Amino acid sequence: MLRIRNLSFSYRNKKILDNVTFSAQKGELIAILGPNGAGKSTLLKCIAGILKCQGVEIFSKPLEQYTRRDLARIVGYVPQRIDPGMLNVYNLILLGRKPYVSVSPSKEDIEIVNRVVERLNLQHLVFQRAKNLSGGELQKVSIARALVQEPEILLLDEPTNNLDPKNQIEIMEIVQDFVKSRKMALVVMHEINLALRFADRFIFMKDGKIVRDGERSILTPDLFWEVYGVNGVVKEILDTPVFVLRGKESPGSRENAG
Ligand SMILES: Nc1ncnc2c1ncn2[C@@H]1O[C@H](COP(=O)(O)OP(=O)(O)OP(=O)(O)O)[C@@H](O)[C@H]1O
Repeated sequence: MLRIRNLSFSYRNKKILDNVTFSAQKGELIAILGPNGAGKSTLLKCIAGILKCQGVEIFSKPLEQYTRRDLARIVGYVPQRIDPGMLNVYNLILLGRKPYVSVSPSKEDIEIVNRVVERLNLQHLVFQRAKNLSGGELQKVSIARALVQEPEILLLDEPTNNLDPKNQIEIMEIVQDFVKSRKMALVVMHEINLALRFADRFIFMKDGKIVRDGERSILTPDLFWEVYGVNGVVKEILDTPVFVLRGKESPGSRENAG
């Protein structure tokens, strides 16, 4: 579905992505993790077609061969922040149908928007000015706008940032639901515990490179040390895998790490 091959990207001669290679399939919810500045957002922007890069293929077709409109029907991108402008919530979400609308929204466009509004419990907000929403509400609206695009791939950049725990879970459940309908999501995130709970696969980046890619078993003390320079470990607590941050000192002995 998505194939990234030897993707490199530079900002004014500064290499930000360095030979990134991975593939992803339908049904995968992939967490992209790593320290600040690792290149995670840049990677999403390349896949979303916002930054011009070579090495991204979707459904075996190079990204640069898609028109903007066609790409928007396949890839939904939720940035860290959106500028809501002066629109009300309903019209902001309706913007997501733009790749399908020729003159004015059809009955089907309206039905799709209404369905997503209901699914995300946004009914009470639809007539509000989007700029007056709380951070969590605006984040949901931004996700709704991407969902009404009916994309195959959802790219989310730190969608749970600044959200309270209940909203964090709600947002990740929405993404999980999306993936269950034979779609795929790449989610840039810093909350390791949320990733442990929701992701099927973990891609860790550092200095523009993928340093590890795999299932939960890759989240070892060595990995936390290598990627973040912290002493951390995943423990089962009440049948739930939990990331425990022990400090900044090296994990040192095996005993200390376990
Ligand atoms: N428009 C830009 N011009 C120049 N450099 C940029 C630009 N955008 C990002 N960078 C640089 O690219 C590097 C990677 O940034 P990016 O936002 O992709 O990292 P990230 O892993 O998403 O970080 P964070 O977790 O802090 O959001 C950083 O060093 C950043 O300063």
